[in-house]
This record gives sequence, C-alpha cells and structure tokens, in this order.
Amino acid sequence: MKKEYKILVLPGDGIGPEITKATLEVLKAIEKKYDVKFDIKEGLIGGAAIDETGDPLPEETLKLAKESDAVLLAAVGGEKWDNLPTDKRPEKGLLRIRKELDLFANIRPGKAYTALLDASPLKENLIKGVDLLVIRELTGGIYFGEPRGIEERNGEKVGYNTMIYSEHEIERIAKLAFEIARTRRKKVTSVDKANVLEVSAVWREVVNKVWANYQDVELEHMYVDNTAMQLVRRPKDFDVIVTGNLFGDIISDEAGALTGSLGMLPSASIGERYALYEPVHGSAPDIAGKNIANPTAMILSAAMMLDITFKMHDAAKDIQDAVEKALNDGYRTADIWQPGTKKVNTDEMAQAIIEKL
Ligand SMILES: NC(=O)c1ccc[n+]([C@@H]2O[C@H](COP(=O)([O-])OP(=O)(O)OC[C@H]3O[C@@H](n4cnc5c(N)ncnc54)[C@H](O)[C@@H]3O)[C@@H](O)[C@H]2O)c1
Ligand SMILES: CC(C)[C@H](C(=O)O)[C@@H](O)C(=O)O
Ligand SMILES: [Mg+2]
Repeated sequence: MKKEYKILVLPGDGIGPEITKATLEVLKAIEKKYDVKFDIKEGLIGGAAIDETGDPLPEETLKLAKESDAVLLAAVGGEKWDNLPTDKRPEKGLLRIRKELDLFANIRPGKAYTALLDASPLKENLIKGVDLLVIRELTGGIYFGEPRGIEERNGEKVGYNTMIYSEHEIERIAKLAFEIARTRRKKVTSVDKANVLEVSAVWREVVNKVWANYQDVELEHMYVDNTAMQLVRRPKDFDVIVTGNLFGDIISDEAGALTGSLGMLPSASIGERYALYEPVHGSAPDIAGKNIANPTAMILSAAMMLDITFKMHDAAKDIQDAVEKALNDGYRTADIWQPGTKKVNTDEMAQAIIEKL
C-alpha cells in the first residue's frame, strides 16, 4: 500500500491562495514520482477566516491541524482587517495556531543562491557562500508576555507589552540550536540585548548553561543591534543564530533580503508534537491577485515538510535542486528578475521547478 501523509493546507490571504496553488502542483508531481499519497485538506485562517466565521483561527482549523501530520501555511493579513483590535486581527490567528500547537522553534534558513547573487543588495564577494540558519523562539517573549494592553494613565493613552522568558523556554530552544549546529559548521551566535534588558541577562545565562553540554560547538553572544550590522558586513561568518521571538522576526527578514528576496525564504515551525511549515514573508498585498508572486518560499517550505516531518529526504533534496536548476536556467519572478533573465509568473515559476524534478 502507498504511504499516506495528511496535510492541512492554509492558504490565508493576499498572495496566499496563489502561492498555495503553485505549491500544490509541486506536491502533486512529488506524489507521482515517489509513489506516495498526500491527503490534503484545506482550512481557514487569518482574514479569510474572519470573513467567513468572525474568528482568525476557527476551532475547526485547529482540530484539523491536530489531526494532520503537518500543516502548510501561506500567509495572513491585509489592509481590509488592519483597523481591527490586535486581538481580532488575521495575524492573531497565526500567533494562536503557533501557541496552541506549541511550535516553539522557527527554523529559517538563509542561503545565497549562485544564480541570484545579482539580486542581492550586497556586493557579490560578501554574499557568495552565505549559508546561515536563524532559529527563532516562537511561542514566548514579548509576543505573548503578560501584562499587555492599552489603557489611560494620567489622562493619556499608553500601550505596553512584556518581554519575558523563563528558563525552560530558553533551555529547549538553545538545546535545539546546539544540536542543529553540530550537523553544520558547529557555531552558534546567540542574539540578545543583555546590556539593557533583564530578560536578555537570563537568556544569556541559560544559553551558557546549556552550552556546557556542547563544548564541541563554538558559542558567541552578540547584541541585536550589532547583529543587524554584522549581517550586512560579514554575513558569511554566521552559521546558526539563536534568538528570541521579536529579534528573530526582524533578523530573519534581514537575512531574507540579503540572499535575494523574501520570496525565496522558507521556514519550519516545530514543537515536540506538531509541525507547521510557512514562508517567512507575508501576504504581500501590494502584488496580490496578479499571479506575479514568487512561490519559491512556500515550495521550499513544503520541501522542509518532506524532509523534517515525512523523512522524505530525497524528495526534499529533489525540490531544492529543482529550484536551483530553474534559477540557473534563468527563470525569475518579478521580485528577483534581472536583465537577461526570463520573467515568469507564479504558475510558470512552479512549472519551471516541476520540469526539473
Ligand atoms: N507569516 C505571515 O503570514 C506574515 C508574515 C509577515 C507579514 N504578514 C502580514 O502580511 C501583510 C503585509 O506585510 P508586509 O508588507 O510588511 O510584509 P510582506 O512580507 O507581505 O511584504 C514585504 C515586501 O516583500 C514583497 N514580497 C513578500 N513576499 C513575496 C513573494 N512571495 N514574492 C514577491 N514579493 C514578495 C512584497 O510585495 C512587499 O513588497 C501584513 O498584514 C502583515 O501583518 C504575514
Ligand atoms: C504576521 C506576524 C504575526 C508574523 C510574526 O511576527 O511572527 C510574521 O511577521 C512572521 O515573521 O511570521
Ligand atoms: Mg516577520
């Protein structure tokens, strides 16, 4: 009997449905080539879910997610819902699904493709050979800290949030970072703001404690402001970057832009029990509905799903190689297009990748 995997697909908003369609075509091709079956269900999240049910993460979606082997999400958010209170926004649906499934680690690889060196804002000698991994804590920190709110104080409005990490939260993400570093170049950069924040002082202390069991791995601590600068000055020096939720959000977009376009950057959000795969980019409302978005970040997120959750390592490698070959043949969506290359739309980019599988 064919091996079967249950996938919950969440197209969400903006370019979400377009890049989902493209990614599902790639998965169809993988099904054929590897003689497996992907049992795909579709669910609502974000603005699309608000419009239909009033809730950015309907119970039904969460139930389906828990019944699936993996969740594949495109993106959420858009202007239409921007005036809703923070708690009711599309983004809240994404934050809640991460929290409910306890997806504490978000793994975001940033790799320079030889064919895309021209698309990077950095000089070729700086970017060539960059291969880094941002490991972002995803279910704690200032995103979820209490107390939080907006209220009146002394006759004026104030807004406040709490950046908080407890030892066990830091311990599990640090451990994962060292484990992953062992399979790579054995270097971890822990990013914090320990010169100012108590939460970072605890972060640094716990990372050091965990490191005691990983003395074969090099550890450096770096302040987040310096990291933002070093990432554009000498990105090649980074291997594994481990950091909290907010710093990781910012640093990973920077890493994305370095290597060409956010449209190329996949991610895996994993926990002990569940896993969700999602591009780093958002719903790109400025280009939605035009079939011009780059589907590669989501296609590569699907490859991470095959690799990490389904253990289909060959199929994952196949997709990664196919992306590289399509780029080498000059296929480019608008975000990475350069004179002399072939401009293609979302569907055509997916087809170019499928042809190379
Ligand atoms: N994981 C998510 O679902 C996620 C992540 C980030 C932002 N958002 C939401 O998305 C909305 C837009 O946010 P934003 O504009 O700050 O970030 P964004 O990532 O959506 O877009 C930033 C820029 O990158 C471009 N871009 C992004 N993905 C692309 C792709 N696949 N192909 C080509 N170009 C691409 C966009 O056109 C835009 O110019 C907001 O509502 C935001 O909250 C969602
Ligand atoms: C949309 C938003 C909630 C999300 C985040 O901040 O985590 C996004 O920016 C991301 O990087 O996945
Ligand atoms: Mg982000």
